[in-house]
Amino acid sequence: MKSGKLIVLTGPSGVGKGTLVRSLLNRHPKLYLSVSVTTREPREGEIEAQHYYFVSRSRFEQMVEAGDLAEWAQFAGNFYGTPYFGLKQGIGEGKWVILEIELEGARQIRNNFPEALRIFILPPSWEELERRLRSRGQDSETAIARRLVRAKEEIEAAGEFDFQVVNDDLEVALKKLESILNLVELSGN
Ligand SMILES: Nc1nc2c(ncn2[C@@H]2O[C@H](COP(=O)(O)OP(=O)(O)O)[C@@H](O)[C@H]2O)c(=O)[nH]1
Ligand SMILES: Nc1ncnc2c1ncn2[C@@H]1O[C@H](COP(=O)(O)OP(=O)(O)O)[C@@H](O)[C@H]1O
Repeated sequence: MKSGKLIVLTGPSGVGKGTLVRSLLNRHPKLYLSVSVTTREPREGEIEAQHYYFVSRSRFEQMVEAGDLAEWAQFAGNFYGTPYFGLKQGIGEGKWVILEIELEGARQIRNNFPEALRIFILPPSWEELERRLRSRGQDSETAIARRLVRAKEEIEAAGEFDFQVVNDDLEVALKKLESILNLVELSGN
């Protein structure tokens, strides 16, 4: 595990983590996204093995029992976890592996992989976070309400992370992430 870099990206639901990660992956072939397993239903347009491995509750429990997950947590009524096989594959390819995960999982990674670099993404304001969460138009009001309760707890824990990045202007946030990750040279900018 020491041969590659492990990068944890955490932040409230709707802050733009997925958007930032997609842009980073497009720009930097050195980066590899760990695909999580989840018991959540797929959203429209989500693709198996690309966005998540969508599994049943019993399959998820089997994976926990078998020790297949590097971390896992419950979030807004569903289970999410990082399979070891993704970490191994990314590191084996000599890549820097990104985990886009919530707070409890990030804490487990801190304990199990203290060398991991941990970054917290903040919204420019609470109102803007709520606006983004709704504008995605993919979640029920119940799911949005659950995400907002969690968002408050997560934002309060932002100080536990090595870096905090505000995702106001997307391009500015990307540049900040690239500089934290020392990717400026690789991007050719
Ligand atoms: N602990 C943990 N959290 C995860 C994992 N995969 C995704 N998450 C987090 O679970 C939360 C909910 O994800 P999702 O349902 O896709 O909603 P979204 O973040 O609002 O798009 C987000 O904070 C994700 O970062 C994982 O493998 N482990
Ligand atoms: N910097 C930004 N400015 C405005 N809207 C943004 C920004 N970053 C992301 N968004 C929008 O906010 C919504 C939530 O983004 P998403 O990447 O799905 O968040 P997360 O993965 O953190 O839940 C999406 O509609 C996305 O297009």
